[in-house]
Amino acid sequence: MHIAQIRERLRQAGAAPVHERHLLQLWAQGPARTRQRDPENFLPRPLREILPQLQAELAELLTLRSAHGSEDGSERLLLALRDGQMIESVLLPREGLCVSTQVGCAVGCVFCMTGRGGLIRQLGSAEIVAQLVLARQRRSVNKVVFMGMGEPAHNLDAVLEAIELLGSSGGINHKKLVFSTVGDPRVFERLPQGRVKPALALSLHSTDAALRAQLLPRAPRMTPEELVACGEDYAQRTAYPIQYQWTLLEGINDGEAEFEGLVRLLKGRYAVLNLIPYNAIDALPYQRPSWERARAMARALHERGVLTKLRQSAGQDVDGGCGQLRARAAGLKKGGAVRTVENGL
Ligand SMILES: C[S@@+](CC[C@H](N)C(=O)[O-])C[C@H]1O[C@@H](n2cnc3c(N)ncnc32)[C@H](O)[C@@H]1O
Ligand code: SF4
Repeated sequence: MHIAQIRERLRQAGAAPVHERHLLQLWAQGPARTRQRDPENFLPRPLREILPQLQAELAELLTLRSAHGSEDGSERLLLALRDGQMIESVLLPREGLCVSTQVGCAVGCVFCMTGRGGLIRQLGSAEIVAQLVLARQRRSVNKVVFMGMGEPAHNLDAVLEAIELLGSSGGINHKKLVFSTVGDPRVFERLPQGRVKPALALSLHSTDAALRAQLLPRAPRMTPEELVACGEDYAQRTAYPIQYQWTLLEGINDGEAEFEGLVRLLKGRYAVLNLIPYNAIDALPYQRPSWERARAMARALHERGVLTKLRQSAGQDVDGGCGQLRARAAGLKKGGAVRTVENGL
């Protein structure tokens, strides 16, 4: 289901813009954060009559299958969609939420569990917002990162529709909506046009175009230089720094050549580089470098003029890693310890 379809049903039942705004806010933020209105005096009768059915349909968009709390305060949720497909959301420490945008993903990054099975289906914009609705029933949320299962650029209309709603009726500050992508020309064209302009995270992972193409086999063929040029342009336009995501893979993208490549590309940019040690996935041959090595790399980059953050691992005690809960539930993956990191990946 898409938000445009919800709006259409409301309008057909006589909703004026003020009614539409109120009802969407009630859905996205819940009654506790929405101004109390007496439906009898506020909503036209035909609208009141369709509401129970519509509300039931919205409530059925997602069902909580299981919740996996972690010592650090994050909580990973396995959610079933109406057709039985499953996705993951992660409640993050400090009122954050990581949402999925697709079931599966076509990009096929070699280190990502979600990418291993290809794209299964797109999420509707209402299914994206429903993840926030469900999360808010468990705790307060004031930041939403699009870093769960799926590539937002491959479901762009639905993701932008959800972002528009979250940044208006959903009550989330625009800079606390983080669109995470491998980079796609359509993203750089469409994001600046939106009324709600989210913060942007670009999953870079390598400054070497050939290596990046191996690691992210079906990402659009933008070179690292092109990505950084487009990222810088968006950062300047929105007056908000770009985040570059770098999943650290031992012996692959943690060496001297990448270090110099990062200095060359990112020094002096309006950007933050997030180094995120790889989360181990059973059956994949990759390793994360030692924490000491990762910290030394972050420090050295910082000294060379690249604002760098090493993301502290979190949720180590729960079954984590993007797409791994779903894979386990769907019987796609054998048991075994897995790890997760702070930003819900
Ligand atoms: C799951 S993706 C979703 C958003 C978008 N598709 C992207 O790639 O930016 C979010 C981030 O998770 C990272 N990621 C995926 N698998 C990972 C793993 N096993 N360990 C660490 N980071 C991982 C990706 O590199 C990406 O930066
Ligand atoms: S890291 Fe992102 S783009 Fe790559 S396969 Fe996973 S979800 Fe898709």
